[in-house]
Amino acid sequence: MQPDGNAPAHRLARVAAHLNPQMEEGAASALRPAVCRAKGGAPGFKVAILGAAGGIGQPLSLLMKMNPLVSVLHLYDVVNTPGVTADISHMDTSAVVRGFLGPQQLDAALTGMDLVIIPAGLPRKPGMTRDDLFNKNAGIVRTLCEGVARCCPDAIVNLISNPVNSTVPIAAEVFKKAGTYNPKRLLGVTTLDVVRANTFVAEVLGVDPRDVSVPVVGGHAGVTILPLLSQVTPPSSFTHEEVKYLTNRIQNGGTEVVEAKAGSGSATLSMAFAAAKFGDACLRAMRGEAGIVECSYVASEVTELPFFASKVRLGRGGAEEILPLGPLNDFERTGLEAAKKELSESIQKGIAFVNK
Ligand SMILES: NC(=O)c1ccc[n+]([C@@H]2O[C@H](COP(=O)([O-])OP(=O)(O)OC[C@H]3O[C@@H](n4cnc5c(N)ncnc54)[C@H](O)[C@@H]3O)[C@@H](O)[C@H]2O)c1
Ligand SMILES: O=C(O)C[C@H](O)C(=O)O
Repeated sequence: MQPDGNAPAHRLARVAAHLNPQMEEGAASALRPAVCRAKGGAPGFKVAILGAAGGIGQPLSLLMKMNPLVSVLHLYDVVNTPGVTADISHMDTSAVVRGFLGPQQLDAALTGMDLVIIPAGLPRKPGMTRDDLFNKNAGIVRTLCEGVARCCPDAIVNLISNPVNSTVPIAAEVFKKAGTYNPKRLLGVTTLDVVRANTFVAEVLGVDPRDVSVPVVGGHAGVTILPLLSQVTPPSSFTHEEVKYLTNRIQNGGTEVVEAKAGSGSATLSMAFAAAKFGDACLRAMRGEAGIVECSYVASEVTELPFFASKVRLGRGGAEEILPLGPLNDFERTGLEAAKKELSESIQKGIAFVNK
Protein backbone atom coordinates (compact mmCIF):
# COMPACT_ATOMS: atom_id res chain seq x y z
CA MET A 1 0.00 0.00 0.00
CA GLN A 2 1.27 3.52 -0.83
CA PRO A 3 1.95 5.69 2.22
CA ASP A 4 -0.73 8.37 2.67
CA GLY A 5 1.11 11.63 1.98
CA ASN A 6 -1.54 13.50 3.91
CA ALA A 7 -1.25 11.37 7.03
CA PRO A 8 0.05 13.52 9.90
CA ALA A 9 3.28 11.51 10.08
CA HIS A 10 4.06 12.33 6.48
CA ARG A 11 2.91 15.93 6.28
CA LEU A 12 6.06 17.67 7.42
CA ALA A 13 8.19 15.37 5.29
CA ARG A 14 6.11 16.33 2.29
CA VAL A 15 6.44 20.00 3.18
CA ALA A 16 10.20 19.61 3.52
CA ALA A 17 10.35 17.90 0.15
CA HIS A 18 9.08 21.10 -1.42
CA LEU A 19 12.13 22.99 -0.23
CA ASN A 20 14.02 24.34 -3.17
CA PRO A 21 16.66 21.75 -4.04
CA GLN A 22 18.71 24.42 -5.82
CA MET A 23 19.37 26.45 -2.74
CA GLU A 24 22.89 26.72 -1.52
CA GLU A 25 23.62 25.74 2.02
CA GLY A 26 22.94 28.62 4.34
CA ALA A 27 20.61 30.27 1.87
CA ALA A 28 17.80 27.91 2.76
CA SER A 29 16.34 29.90 5.59
CA ALA A 30 16.70 33.15 3.72
CA LEU A 31 15.20 31.88 0.51
CA ARG A 32 12.68 29.52 2.05
CA PRO A 33 10.30 28.75 -0.79
CA ALA A 34 6.59 28.45 -0.42
CA VAL A 35 5.31 25.02 0.31
CA CYS A 36 1.80 24.08 -0.54
CA ARG A 37 -0.70 21.34 -0.14
CA ALA A 38 -1.31 21.11 -3.89
CA LYS A 39 -0.43 17.75 -5.37
CA GLY A 40 2.46 17.82 -7.81
CA GLY A 41 1.50 18.44 -11.43
CA ALA A 42 -1.30 20.89 -10.64
CA PRO A 43 -2.53 22.40 -13.91
CA GLY A 44 -1.12 25.77 -14.77
CA PHE A 45 1.93 27.49 -16.16
CA LYS A 46 5.39 28.00 -14.73
CA VAL A 47 6.30 31.67 -14.77
CA ALA A 48 9.60 33.35 -13.92
CA ILE A 49 10.02 37.05 -13.15
CA LEU A 50 13.59 38.34 -13.59
CA GLY A 51 14.10 41.55 -11.62
CA ALA A 52 11.38 40.45 -9.19
CA ALA A 53 12.61 42.56 -6.25
CA GLY A 54 12.38 45.86 -8.14
CA GLY A 55 9.80 48.60 -8.34
CA ILE A 56 7.92 46.77 -11.09
CA GLY A 57 9.01 43.29 -10.05
CA GLN A 58 7.39 43.32 -6.61
CA PRO A 59 3.84 44.36 -7.53
CA LEU A 60 4.08 42.26 -10.70
CA SER A 61 5.04 39.24 -8.60
CA LEU A 62 2.03 39.90 -6.39
CA LEU A 63 -0.30 40.13 -9.38
CA MET A 64 1.08 36.97 -10.99
CA LYS A 65 0.71 35.13 -7.66
CA MET A 66 -2.99 36.07 -7.89
CA ASN A 67 -3.30 34.66 -11.43
CA PRO A 68 -5.07 31.27 -11.32
CA LEU A 69 -3.29 30.19 -14.52
CA VAL A 70 0.07 30.24 -12.72
CA SER A 71 1.02 27.07 -10.84
CA VAL A 72 4.67 27.87 -10.14
CA LEU A 73 6.15 31.36 -9.77
CA HIS A 74 9.93 31.80 -9.73
CA LEU A 75 11.21 35.15 -8.43
CA TYR A 76 14.77 35.99 -9.50
CA ASP A 77 16.85 39.07 -8.77
CA VAL A 78 20.39 39.97 -7.78
CA VAL A 79 19.12 41.45 -4.48
CA ASN A 80 16.33 41.02 -1.93
CA THR A 81 14.50 37.99 -3.30
CA PRO A 82 14.45 36.24 0.10
CA GLY A 83 12.18 38.87 1.61
CA VAL A 84 9.98 39.32 -1.43
CA THR A 85 9.58 35.55 -1.78
CA ALA A 86 8.77 34.97 1.89
CA ASP A 87 6.24 37.81 1.80
CA ILE A 88 4.43 36.84 -1.41
CA SER A 89 4.50 33.14 -0.61
CA HIS A 90 2.12 33.74 2.32
CA MET A 91 -0.70 34.76 -0.04
CA ASP A 92 -3.34 32.02 -0.03
CA THR A 93 -3.50 31.57 -3.79
CA SER A 94 -2.48 28.37 -5.50
CA ALA A 95 0.81 29.27 -7.21
CA VAL A 96 3.89 27.87 -5.49
CA VAL A 97 6.51 30.64 -5.11
CA ARG A 98 10.25 30.03 -5.10
CA GLY A 99 13.00 32.62 -4.75
CA PHE A 100 16.36 32.72 -6.52
CA LEU A 101 19.18 35.11 -5.69
CA GLY A 102 22.16 36.04 -7.81
CA PRO A 103 23.73 34.73 -11.01
CA GLN A 104 24.52 31.28 -9.56
CA GLN A 105 20.80 30.65 -9.22
CA LEU A 106 19.71 32.06 -12.59
CA ASP A 107 19.66 28.68 -14.32
CA ALA A 108 17.61 27.12 -11.54
CA ALA A 109 15.17 30.02 -11.73
CA LEU A 110 14.69 29.50 -15.46
CA THR A 111 14.70 25.74 -15.91
CA GLY A 112 11.30 24.45 -17.01
CA MET A 113 9.62 27.85 -17.30
CA ASP A 114 6.77 28.45 -19.77
CA LEU A 115 6.73 32.25 -19.53
CA VAL A 116 9.61 34.54 -18.55
CA ILE A 117 8.81 38.16 -17.72
CA ILE A 118 11.82 40.52 -17.59
CA PRO A 119 11.58 43.85 -15.75
CA ALA A 120 15.28 43.79 -14.68
CA GLY A 121 17.36 46.89 -15.14
CA LEU A 122 17.79 50.55 -14.27
CA PRO A 123 14.87 52.99 -14.51
CA ARG A 124 15.11 56.59 -15.74
CA LYS A 125 15.66 59.70 -13.65
CA PRO A 126 14.39 63.17 -14.68
CA GLY A 127 16.24 64.51 -17.72
CA MET A 128 17.14 61.06 -19.08
CA THR A 129 15.82 59.39 -22.22
CA ARG A 130 15.13 55.66 -22.27
CA ASP A 131 18.13 55.31 -24.58
CA ASP A 132 20.32 56.71 -21.77
CA LEU A 133 19.65 53.37 -20.01
CA PHE A 134 21.16 51.40 -22.89
CA ASN A 135 24.70 51.12 -21.50
CA LYS A 136 23.56 49.49 -18.24
CA ASN A 137 20.50 47.55 -19.36
CA ALA A 138 21.79 46.08 -22.63
CA GLY A 139 24.25 43.87 -20.75
CA ILE A 140 21.66 42.84 -18.15
CA VAL A 141 19.19 41.80 -20.86
CA ARG A 142 21.89 39.93 -22.78
CA THR A 143 22.92 37.92 -19.70
CA LEU A 144 19.34 37.07 -18.76
CA CYS A 145 18.43 36.06 -22.31
CA GLU A 146 21.51 33.84 -22.50
CA GLY A 147 20.02 32.11 -19.45
CA VAL A 148 16.66 31.73 -21.20
CA ALA A 149 18.39 30.21 -24.25
CA ARG A 150 20.24 27.73 -22.01
CA CYS A 151 17.48 26.72 -19.65
CA CYS A 152 14.03 27.32 -21.19
CA PRO A 153 14.52 27.95 -24.92
CA ASP A 154 10.84 27.26 -25.63
CA ALA A 155 9.54 29.77 -23.09
CA ILE A 156 7.66 32.84 -24.21
CA VAL A 157 9.53 35.99 -23.17
CA ASN A 158 7.82 39.25 -22.19
CA LEU A 159 10.53 41.92 -22.22
CA ILE A 160 9.94 45.10 -20.19
CA SER A 161 13.47 46.44 -19.58
CA ASN A 162 14.21 49.74 -21.33
CA PRO A 163 15.04 50.84 -23.91
CA VAL A 164 12.55 48.28 -25.25
CA ASN A 165 13.14 49.49 -28.82
CA SER A 166 16.73 48.15 -28.48
CA THR A 167 16.44 45.42 -25.82
CA VAL A 168 14.06 43.32 -27.95
CA PRO A 169 16.56 43.29 -30.89
CA ILE A 170 19.30 42.44 -28.34
CA ALA A 171 17.28 39.47 -27.09
CA ALA A 172 16.64 38.32 -30.66
CA GLU A 173 20.37 38.41 -31.48
CA VAL A 174 21.21 36.49 -28.30
CA PHE A 175 18.66 33.80 -29.19
CA LYS A 176 19.94 33.67 -32.80
CA LYS A 177 23.48 33.13 -31.59
CA ALA A 178 22.28 30.35 -29.30
CA GLY A 179 20.27 28.77 -32.15
CA THR A 180 17.02 29.06 -30.20
CA TYR A 181 15.40 32.10 -31.83
CA ASN A 182 11.71 31.86 -32.59
CA PRO A 183 10.35 35.36 -33.30
CA LYS A 184 6.87 34.35 -32.17
CA ARG A 185 8.13 33.79 -28.63
CA LEU A 186 9.79 37.18 -28.09
CA LEU A 187 7.38 39.98 -27.18
CA GLY A 188 8.32 43.50 -26.11
CA VAL A 189 5.80 44.80 -23.60
CA THR A 190 4.15 48.04 -24.79
CA THR A 191 0.89 47.47 -22.91
CA LEU A 192 1.49 50.48 -20.66
CA ASP A 193 1.18 52.74 -23.71
CA VAL A 194 -2.20 51.18 -24.49
CA VAL A 195 -3.29 51.37 -20.84
CA ARG A 196 -2.38 55.08 -20.76
CA ALA A 197 -4.01 55.75 -24.12
CA ASN A 198 -7.25 54.09 -22.99
CA THR A 199 -7.22 56.15 -19.78
CA PHE A 200 -6.48 59.52 -21.40
CA VAL A 201 -8.93 58.99 -24.27
CA ALA A 202 -11.64 57.91 -21.83
CA GLU A 203 -11.05 61.11 -19.83
CA VAL A 204 -11.56 63.22 -22.96
CA LEU A 205 -14.65 61.26 -24.02
CA GLY A 206 -16.05 61.16 -20.48
CA VAL A 207 -16.49 57.35 -20.52
CA ASP A 208 -15.22 54.36 -18.56
CA PRO A 209 -11.63 53.49 -19.67
CA ARG A 210 -12.57 49.81 -19.62
CA ASP A 211 -14.89 50.47 -22.55
CA VAL A 212 -12.15 52.11 -24.66
CA SER A 213 -9.53 50.41 -26.82
CA VAL A 214 -6.76 52.43 -28.49
CA PRO A 215 -4.21 50.69 -30.74
CA VAL A 216 -0.73 52.05 -30.04
CA VAL A 217 1.89 51.07 -32.63
CA GLY A 218 5.56 51.73 -33.44
CA GLY A 219 7.75 51.33 -30.37
CA HIS A 220 8.14 52.38 -26.75
CA ALA A 221 9.93 55.74 -26.58
CA GLY A 222 8.87 59.30 -27.41
CA VAL A 223 7.76 59.75 -31.00
CA THR A 224 7.98 56.00 -31.65
CA ILE A 225 4.86 55.64 -29.46
CA LEU A 226 2.14 56.18 -32.05
CA PRO A 227 -1.48 56.04 -30.86
CA LEU A 228 -3.92 55.44 -33.71
CA LEU A 229 -6.75 57.67 -32.55
CA SER A 230 -8.57 57.21 -35.85
CA GLN A 231 -9.01 53.53 -34.90
CA VAL A 232 -10.30 53.96 -31.34
CA THR A 233 -13.14 51.68 -30.34
CA PRO A 234 -15.89 52.56 -29.82
CA PRO A 235 -15.51 54.72 -32.97
CA SER A 236 -14.94 58.30 -31.79
CA SER A 237 -14.02 61.57 -33.42
CA PHE A 238 -11.63 64.09 -31.93
CA THR A 239 -10.85 67.71 -32.74
CA HIS A 240 -7.36 68.48 -34.03
CA GLU A 241 -6.58 70.04 -30.62
CA GLU A 242 -7.67 66.85 -28.87
CA VAL A 243 -5.57 64.71 -31.20
CA LYS A 244 -2.48 66.83 -30.51
CA TYR A 245 -3.11 66.84 -26.74
CA LEU A 246 -3.76 63.08 -26.57
CA THR A 247 -0.83 62.10 -28.80
CA ASN A 248 1.55 64.26 -26.80
CA ARG A 249 0.27 62.98 -23.43
CA ILE A 250 0.44 59.32 -24.50
CA GLN A 251 3.95 59.74 -25.96
CA ASN A 252 5.16 61.45 -22.79
CA GLY A 253 3.25 59.41 -20.19
CA GLY A 254 6.47 57.80 -18.98
CA THR A 255 8.20 61.16 -18.59
CA GLU A 256 5.15 62.53 -16.72
CA VAL A 257 5.66 59.78 -14.10
CA VAL A 258 9.47 60.12 -14.03
CA GLU A 259 9.14 63.85 -13.31
CA ALA A 260 6.42 63.36 -10.70
CA LYS A 261 8.60 60.76 -8.93
CA ALA A 262 11.41 63.36 -8.96
CA GLY A 263 14.38 61.01 -9.01
CA SER A 264 12.94 57.97 -7.23
CA GLY A 265 12.24 56.01 -10.44
CA SER A 266 9.74 55.61 -13.23
CA ALA A 267 6.34 53.98 -13.59
CA THR A 268 6.18 50.83 -11.47
CA LEU A 269 2.59 50.29 -10.33
CA SER A 270 0.83 51.04 -13.60
CA MET A 271 3.58 49.05 -15.35
CA ALA A 272 3.04 46.06 -13.07
CA PHE A 273 -0.68 46.31 -13.86
CA ALA A 274 0.07 46.47 -17.59
CA ALA A 275 2.59 43.61 -17.48
CA ALA A 276 0.17 41.44 -15.49
CA LYS A 277 -2.54 42.18 -18.05
CA PHE A 278 -0.23 41.28 -20.94
CA GLY A 279 1.17 38.21 -19.13
CA ASP A 280 -2.37 37.01 -18.45
CA ALA A 281 -3.26 37.47 -22.15
CA CYS A 282 -0.21 35.38 -23.11
CA LEU A 283 -1.13 32.63 -20.62
CA ARG A 284 -4.76 32.50 -21.78
CA ALA A 285 -3.57 32.24 -25.37
CA MET A 286 -1.04 29.54 -24.41
CA ARG A 287 -3.93 27.62 -22.83
CA GLY A 288 -5.77 27.75 -26.17
CA GLU A 289 -8.17 30.66 -25.75
CA ALA A 290 -8.88 32.06 -29.21
CA GLY A 291 -9.18 35.65 -30.42
CA ILE A 292 -6.75 37.34 -28.04
CA VAL A 293 -5.27 40.45 -29.64
CA GLU A 294 -2.80 42.76 -27.87
CA CYS A 295 -0.33 45.40 -29.05
CA SER A 296 3.29 44.29 -28.68
CA TYR A 297 6.73 45.14 -30.06
CA VAL A 298 7.73 42.09 -32.09
CA ALA A 299 9.63 40.91 -35.16
CA SER A 300 7.44 42.23 -37.91
CA GLU A 301 6.88 42.73 -41.62
CA VAL A 302 4.23 45.39 -41.11
CA THR A 303 6.80 48.04 -42.12
CA GLU A 304 10.28 47.76 -43.64
CA LEU A 305 11.75 47.65 -40.10
CA PRO A 306 12.60 44.26 -38.57
CA PHE A 307 10.77 45.11 -35.31
CA PHE A 308 7.60 47.09 -34.84
CA ALA A 309 4.78 47.31 -32.31
CA SER A 310 1.31 46.63 -33.62
CA LYS A 311 -1.72 44.51 -32.88
CA VAL A 312 -0.72 40.87 -32.52
CA ARG A 313 -2.94 37.81 -32.33
CA LEU A 314 -1.63 35.68 -29.48
CA GLY A 315 -1.76 31.89 -29.57
CA ARG A 316 -0.25 28.81 -27.98
CA GLY A 317 3.14 29.64 -29.51
CA GLY A 318 3.18 33.38 -28.73
CA ALA A 319 2.72 36.01 -31.47
CA GLU A 320 0.87 33.84 -33.98
CA GLU A 321 -0.14 36.63 -36.35
CA ILE A 322 0.94 40.24 -36.75
CA LEU A 323 -2.07 42.27 -37.83
CA PRO A 324 -1.78 45.07 -40.41
CA LEU A 325 -1.80 48.70 -39.31
CA GLY A 326 -5.11 49.48 -40.99
CA PRO A 327 -5.92 52.82 -42.61
CA LEU A 328 -4.00 55.79 -41.18
CA ASN A 329 -4.95 59.45 -41.51
CA ASP A 330 -2.47 62.18 -42.55
CA PHE A 331 -1.49 63.01 -38.97
CA GLU A 332 -0.76 59.35 -38.22
CA ARG A 333 1.15 58.86 -41.49
CA THR A 334 3.44 61.77 -40.58
CA GLY A 335 3.86 60.30 -37.08
CA LEU A 336 4.69 56.92 -38.57
CA GLU A 337 7.59 58.36 -40.59
CA ALA A 338 9.06 60.03 -37.48
CA ALA A 339 8.61 56.83 -35.49
CA LYS A 340 10.33 54.67 -38.12
CA LYS A 341 13.36 56.98 -38.32
CA GLU A 342 14.03 56.78 -34.57
CA LEU A 343 13.14 53.10 -34.32
CA SER A 344 15.54 52.16 -37.08
CA GLU A 345 18.48 53.64 -35.15
CA SER A 346 17.44 51.98 -31.87
CA ILE A 347 17.10 48.60 -33.58
CA GLN A 348 20.52 48.86 -35.24
CA LYS A 349 22.07 49.87 -31.92
CA GLY A 350 20.66 46.76 -30.24
CA ILE A 351 21.79 44.42 -33.02
CA ALA A 352 25.28 45.96 -33.07
CA PHE A 353 25.63 45.57 -29.30
CA VAL A 354 25.44 41.78 -29.52
CA ASN A 355 27.49 41.45 -32.70
CA LYS A 356 30.26 43.92 -31.93
N1 LIG B 1 8.24 48.53 -21.04
C1 LIG B 1 7.69 49.46 -20.30
O1 LIG B 1 6.61 49.96 -20.60
C2 LIG B 1 8.36 49.91 -19.03
C3 LIG B 1 7.63 50.63 -18.08
C4 LIG B 1 8.25 50.99 -16.91
C5 LIG B 1 9.59 50.67 -16.68
N2 LIG B 1 10.27 49.97 -17.63
C6 LIG B 1 11.67 49.59 -17.40
O2 LIG B 1 11.69 48.45 -16.53
C7 LIG B 1 12.97 48.40 -15.88
C8 LIG B 1 12.81 48.20 -14.39
O3 LIG B 1 12.17 49.30 -13.81
P1 LIG B 1 11.95 49.36 -12.20
O4 LIG B 1 11.24 50.62 -11.92
O5 LIG B 1 11.37 48.08 -11.74
O6 LIG B 1 13.46 49.46 -11.71
P2 LIG B 1 14.04 49.06 -10.27
O7 LIG B 1 15.42 49.61 -10.18
O8 LIG B 1 13.07 49.41 -9.20
O9 LIG B 1 14.09 47.47 -10.34
C9 LIG B 1 14.94 46.80 -11.22
C10 LIG B 1 15.34 45.49 -10.60
O10 LIG B 1 16.20 44.83 -11.51
C11 LIG B 1 17.17 44.16 -10.72
N3 LIG B 1 18.34 43.81 -11.51
C12 LIG B 1 19.39 44.57 -11.89
N4 LIG B 1 20.28 43.83 -12.55
C13 LIG B 1 19.77 42.57 -12.62
C14 LIG B 1 20.23 41.35 -13.18
N5 LIG B 1 21.39 41.27 -13.81
N6 LIG B 1 19.45 40.27 -13.03
C15 LIG B 1 18.26 40.33 -12.39
N7 LIG B 1 17.79 41.47 -11.84
C16 LIG B 1 18.54 42.56 -11.95
C17 LIG B 1 17.50 45.14 -9.61
O11 LIG B 1 18.15 44.50 -8.53
C18 LIG B 1 16.12 45.66 -9.27
O12 LIG B 1 15.52 44.89 -8.25
C19 LIG B 1 13.68 49.71 -16.25
O13 LIG B 1 14.56 49.49 -17.30
C20 LIG B 1 12.53 50.60 -16.72
O14 LIG B 1 12.96 51.61 -17.58
C21 LIG B 1 9.68 49.59 -18.78
O1 LIG C 1 9.34 56.21 -18.90
C1 LIG C 1 10.08 55.34 -18.49
O2 LIG C 1 11.30 55.49 -18.42
C2 LIG C 1 9.50 54.04 -18.01
C3 LIG C 1 8.54 53.43 -18.98
O3 LIG C 1 9.11 53.20 -20.22
C4 LIG C 1 7.25 54.16 -19.07
O4 LIG C 1 6.75 54.35 -20.18
O5 LIG C 1 6.70 54.55 -18.03
